[in-house]
Amino acid sequence: MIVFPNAKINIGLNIVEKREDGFHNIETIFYPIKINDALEVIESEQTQFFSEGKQIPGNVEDNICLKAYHLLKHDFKLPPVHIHLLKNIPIGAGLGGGSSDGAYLIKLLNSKFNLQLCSEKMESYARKLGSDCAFFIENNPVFAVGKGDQFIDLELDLSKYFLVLVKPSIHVSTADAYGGCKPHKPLYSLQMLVRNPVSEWKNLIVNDFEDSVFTKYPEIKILKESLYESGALYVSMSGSGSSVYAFFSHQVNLPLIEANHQVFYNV
Ligand SMILES: C[C@@](CO)(OP(=O)(O)O)[C@H](O)COP(=O)(O)OP(=O)(O)OC[C@H]1O[C@@H](n2ccc(N)nc2=O)[C@H](O)[C@@H]1O
Ligand SMILES: Nc1ncnc2c1ncn2[C@@H]1O[C@H](COP(=O)(O)OP(=O)(O)O)[C@@H](O)[C@H]1O
Repeated sequence: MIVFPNAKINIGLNIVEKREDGFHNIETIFYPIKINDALEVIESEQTQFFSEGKQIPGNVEDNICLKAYHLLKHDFKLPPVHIHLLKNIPIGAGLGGGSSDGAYLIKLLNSKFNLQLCSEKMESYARKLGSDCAFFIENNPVFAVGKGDQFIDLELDLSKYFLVLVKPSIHVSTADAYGGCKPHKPLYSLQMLVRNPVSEWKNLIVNDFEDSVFTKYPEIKILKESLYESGALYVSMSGSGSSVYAFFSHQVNLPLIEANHQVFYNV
């Protein structure tokens, strides 16, 4: 069985307060995009993880795919499996690629071994793997609160815009990015602002990670400015960075940006 875990972008990201457990309460909109990995599970003699494509930092045993398998194996009688991952989603980019692999593995095991888990139950397993993992179970646009793991439904269809994703060759650690932020109550309601046309979002829908990440990596700020100069209606860093996305009203080609960064068109 093979599935295709997708990436997400964050539209707005307010870091509201630090919690007693060390995490932060946030408000953000998760929006799925069309950049995908491929993930396959085959029954085998012993459990092993293999990956190709982009190099994943860290030890194989720490891969979120193995963690997801062992999480379910603890509660269900699962046979040993080979897990194959073709890694295409940029890593450390604020695109949630690892979280998506974890969530899609839960969904795959649920279908393949007929575990009969409902979405809510799968979300509660996914929350144990990471804060933004649960979003990928239903994978619909949502307004997220708490650690980014509690959802309020949202009607949001941005398919009429041309969405471009740019990935600079910078890896930002999520834990470091949270460490550098100053939590504060948001000025405006993100849930209300997002109802306006995309052309009215500039300077109102903000990502609170930008201040500290742009100070450390000024080239990401320059990239954001150059996307506005190319005619984008709205540009933002996604999550804790380093990727930056831009909504255009029409199809574009960005050869100057492509010269320095990986560019994904029409995601
Ligand atoms: C920032 C966001 C925005 O969507 O995404 P990315 O940029 O990583 O894609 C998420 O909050 C990332 O969620 P996720 O990547 O699942 O984080 P986790 O593995 O749970 O936590 C990694 C580390 O980030 C910090 N953390 C994470 C979530 C949160 N609400 N508060 C935190 O302070 C903690 O220091 C934690 O040790
Ligand atoms: N399947 C996976 N794909 C990507 N990263 C993974 C995976 N499993 C574990 N990781 C670890 O998670 C870290 C964050 O990865 P990723 O989810 O791509 O970034 P982000 O949190 O910026 O969205 C990586 O640096 C890597 O050490």
